[in-house]
Amino acid sequence: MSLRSRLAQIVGGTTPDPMADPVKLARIGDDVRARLAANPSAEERGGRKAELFLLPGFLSAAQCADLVTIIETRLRPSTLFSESQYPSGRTSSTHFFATEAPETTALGRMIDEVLGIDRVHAETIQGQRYLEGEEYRHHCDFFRSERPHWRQERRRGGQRSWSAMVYLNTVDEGGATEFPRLGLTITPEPGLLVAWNNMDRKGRPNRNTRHAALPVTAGRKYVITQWYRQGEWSRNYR
Ligand SMILES: O=C(O)CCC(=O)C(=O)O
Ligand SMILES: [Fe+2]
Repeated sequence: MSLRSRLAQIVGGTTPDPMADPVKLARIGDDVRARLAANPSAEERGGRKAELFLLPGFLSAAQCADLVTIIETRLRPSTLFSESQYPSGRTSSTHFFATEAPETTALGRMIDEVLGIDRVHAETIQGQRYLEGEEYRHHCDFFRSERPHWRQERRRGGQRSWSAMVYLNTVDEGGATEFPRLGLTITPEPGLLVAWNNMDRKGRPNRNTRHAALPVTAGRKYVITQWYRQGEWSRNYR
């Protein structure tokens, strides 16, 4: 953010929450965008409205198969009871990867490396499984400060900056990730990484990143998801 808009913000009296700081978030956005733009395997697909990149073949078929096996070992419904006030529209099941397991640290390192973000900002890596009929309706990955969950999220790393997701299998039918405002529908393909900045160039939540996991209509879908925070991710928030 420019000095002028920073001053305008101060003069205008809107003090941003330091855990969703446009200055910091804009800097993270700039750094990651520059790194991905310089990566010859990364394809820019966000257009003018968002920063979104595809990296085909980020994981090998064997790596994807191993991750699917791990995801299958322990799953719980993705929707939590605490979401009853603001339903997420998510009907998949989630696996939380064991943070210290060698396969998790290796995977985490690979994703950090491609985005250029330090692991301290990374949430626990999750795996999602969608069975036939399951989906994640349109949503944004960033947090809204007016929602009750922000009080908790601001204490464990604050706003989300980039999202990274890797498809682990071919879905027989359905299960694409749709970004309606970007005119983009991504068909799952094993090993394909999608990364996008949830913030705009000014470090503000970018609603153009609204997206959905369309219902799987035949077969199953597996993905891993990695969200990064502005600050240090901590599960042991107070
Ligand atoms: O599974 C997908 O295609 C999208 C998942 C997603 O949007 C999320 O987990 O936040
Ligand atoms: Fe999402």
